[in-house]
Amino acid sequence: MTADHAAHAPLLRLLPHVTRHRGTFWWTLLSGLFVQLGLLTLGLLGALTLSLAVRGERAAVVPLTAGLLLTAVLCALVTWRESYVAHDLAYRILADLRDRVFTASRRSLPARHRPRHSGDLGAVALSDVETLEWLYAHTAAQALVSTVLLTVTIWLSLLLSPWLLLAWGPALLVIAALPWLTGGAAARRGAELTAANAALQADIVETVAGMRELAGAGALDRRRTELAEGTRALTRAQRRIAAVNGAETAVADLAVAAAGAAALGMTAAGVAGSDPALAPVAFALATVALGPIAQISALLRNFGTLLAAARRIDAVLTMPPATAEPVAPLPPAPGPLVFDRVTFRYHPTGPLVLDEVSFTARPGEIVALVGPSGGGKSTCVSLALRMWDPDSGTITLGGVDLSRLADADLRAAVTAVPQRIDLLAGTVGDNVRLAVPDASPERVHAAASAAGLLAPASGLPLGLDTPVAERGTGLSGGQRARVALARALLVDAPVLILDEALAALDAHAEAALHAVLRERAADRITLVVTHRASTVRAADRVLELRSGRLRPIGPP
Ligand SMILES: Nc1ncnc2c1ncn2[C@@H]1O[C@H](COP(=O)(O)OP(=O)(O)OP(=O)(O)O)[C@@H](O)[C@H]1O
Repeated sequence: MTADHAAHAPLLRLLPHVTRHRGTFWWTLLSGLFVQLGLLTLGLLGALTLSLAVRGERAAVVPLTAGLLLTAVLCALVTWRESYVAHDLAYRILADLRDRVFTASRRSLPARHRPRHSGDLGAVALSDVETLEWLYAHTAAQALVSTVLLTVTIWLSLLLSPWLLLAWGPALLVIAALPWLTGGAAARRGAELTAANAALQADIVETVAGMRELAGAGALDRRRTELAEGTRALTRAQRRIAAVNGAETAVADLAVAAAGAAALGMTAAGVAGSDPALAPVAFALATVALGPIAQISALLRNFGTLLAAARRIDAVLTMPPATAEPVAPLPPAPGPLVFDRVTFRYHPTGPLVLDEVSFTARPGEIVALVGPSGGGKSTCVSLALRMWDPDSGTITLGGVDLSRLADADLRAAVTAVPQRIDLLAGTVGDNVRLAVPDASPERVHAAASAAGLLAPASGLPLGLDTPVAERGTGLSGGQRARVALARALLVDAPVLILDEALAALDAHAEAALHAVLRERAADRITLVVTHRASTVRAADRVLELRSGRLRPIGPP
């Protein structure tokens, strides 16, 4: 593969998306062809009518004028249709692409050692995918149509006078050469523009998400200045692109005008060997013939931005998944959760986070995982949820390696209440039902009640109908913990993991939840990560993780 081919590979890889919408593509192609042929006919008919009027052949002018009007109406209709199908095609493909970007990010998130900014990912799914609208709605079909039209105009020119090619040939060369002359600069400017746009979007998303923290730290003004600088960087990049594009457009327009003038002059002076009265026809032919090439040239002008967007999309689509789905999944089996000499690092050259960690948690047991901050407790939870696979060692449930369980079976078998709870906008009920949307109202009520959500002490008089703003804003830390707990209890999985889930509750609520956990622990494995002595006392067994090494410290 040549370096050039490799550089353009992301764009080429995105082109086959058209093939899934072959029908719409052919319609786009056909209607584009009709539009261009209609415009050519319109130009030539107009010029011919003018020539005949100059000659005084009134009898032919009337039907030609009627034909001109009819062609104009048809042209308008076909142009409307072409615009509709071209955009229909483009937006269908963009919807597919967004879906693929979402699936790819879902498979590879959470990032283990290549954290990707969520705002940046948003820019890929929104702006970069949107940029490709140009590729799909205006490039592939238009390039084919332009080639057909160029052939037709060359043939017509030859019919009129072979000398005409001399009039517009040089202009054709200039317009065709423009994208190759400015291609390198356009690619650089396009990459600059895409990067500036993505950086600004990422910063805006982070600013909105961290507004409270920024305001609390008195850093809002500084942030505003940074955002203003990001906007200026984006404007600079846009200005540079506009300068290159503007210069190219001016040169292309000049070349078209020069070709038209040359054709007009040659025919009027009789140099082209044809009737001087046909000079307007020659003019129309020369300018219309260059139209398609000018369009392709304009398309190539956007090539830099297209390529930059395609590269960013390609990078997301080709991200390796964090964990691979098993080719031949095994059925889940009841039994203990076993960590066997599990070793893990977040980065291949980073510190060892888990060092040969081995333990067994049996059904019916409540096991407390304790230890100093950064000891590796949450990492154990992530591995039990199979967000990543261990570097060495195995994790099994009921004797089946977690990597052999289908994703849906694993989600049904292991559920966790995470340390950081983000709820989705909606109601408390929507959030509780998140993992089991078709759960019966009785089950939802029972889970919510067990998590203490319906008790007056929860401070939620509207219960499950309490509105929740995005990310759980509007609920206290304790209320969010109860919602997350109710959600986990509703799943009713054989393994329930609570990662500091009770830390936000008061002592009374915590004691009530210990009773619930004990009641539900009879046939399930309950693993509680905690710093609280009261939670440790409620466990059957305590394990301590310190600097990635596990030490059983027996019953509390
Ligand atoms: N995504 C990540 N990328 C790189 N390092 C990470 C990542 N997540 C955690 N770590 C590191 O791994 C180590 C263990 O972190 P972990 O969150 O498992 O500790 P913990 O015992 O749960 O701590 P805490 O009690 O404070 O929650 C820490 O040194 C932490 O900085």
